[in-house]
Amino acid sequence: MDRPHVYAMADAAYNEMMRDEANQSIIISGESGSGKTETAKIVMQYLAALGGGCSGIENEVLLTNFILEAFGNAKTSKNDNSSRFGKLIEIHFSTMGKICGAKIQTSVTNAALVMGCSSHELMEALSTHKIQAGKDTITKTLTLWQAIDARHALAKFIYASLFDWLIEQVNKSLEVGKRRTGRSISILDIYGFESFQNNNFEQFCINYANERLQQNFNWHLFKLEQEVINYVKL
Ligand SMILES: Nc1ncnc2c1ncn2[C@@H]1O[C@H](COP(=O)(O)OP(=O)(O)OP(=O)(O)O)[C@@H](O)[C@H]1O
Repeated sequence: MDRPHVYAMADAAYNEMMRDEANQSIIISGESGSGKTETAKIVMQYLAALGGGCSGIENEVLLTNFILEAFGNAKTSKNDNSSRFGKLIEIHFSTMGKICGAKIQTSVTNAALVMGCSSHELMEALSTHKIQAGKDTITKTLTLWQAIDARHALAKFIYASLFDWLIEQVNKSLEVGKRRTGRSISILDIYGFESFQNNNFEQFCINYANERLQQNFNWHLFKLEQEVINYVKL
């Protein structure tokens, strides 16, 4: 495709899925603020228009964007509505090409269930560090900054657990597991590359994920080009 257009890309994926009865993937990449999430929404709207039926599931799929953005986005210096999570949205189609379900997978941690401890235990866990030396356990008090770090880590853990729970509820309402048809289009929209004045582990993870995605893209592109060259030589 010489001049790619978001509708044309979505249309090609839909037609190839129907023609070849094969699952398709659309990967949206670019730096933070370049418009990945907006593009993903346009793709979803286009597919909803193509595959809308009487079940109304296509509207439910579109409405999940509001919930996910409310809990998973935040303002940064690059983007007022920046995704702080990566998502893979699988949209499943019936043999007639109608949307019959969807599934969302996010890349926020899947860990974590119950805390189940007293406030004293929590305070101790946030302000001390335990080291096992043979049979003995040595308890070391953390510095103020180490304790603040531990508190932030705990807050992130609780929020990630809430987010995971939310995704689980959304997926239950879009339930598709029982109705896999072998015809699906997956849209990948991850947090974009970012570089602030002060960067931390979050930026390291985000940028690493983007580098890996780009590497994958390059690999496929060059492999495809190599195949064309080999074909022409023949
Ligand atoms: N097609 C579009 N039409 C109108 N506005 C757009 C469009 N694409 C992007 N924008 C504007 O740019 C902003 C950033 O876009 P978006 O959130 O999609 O970026 P992103 O690449 O997903 O960023 P991040 O990696 O930080 O999540 C949007 O909030 C919107 O204001």
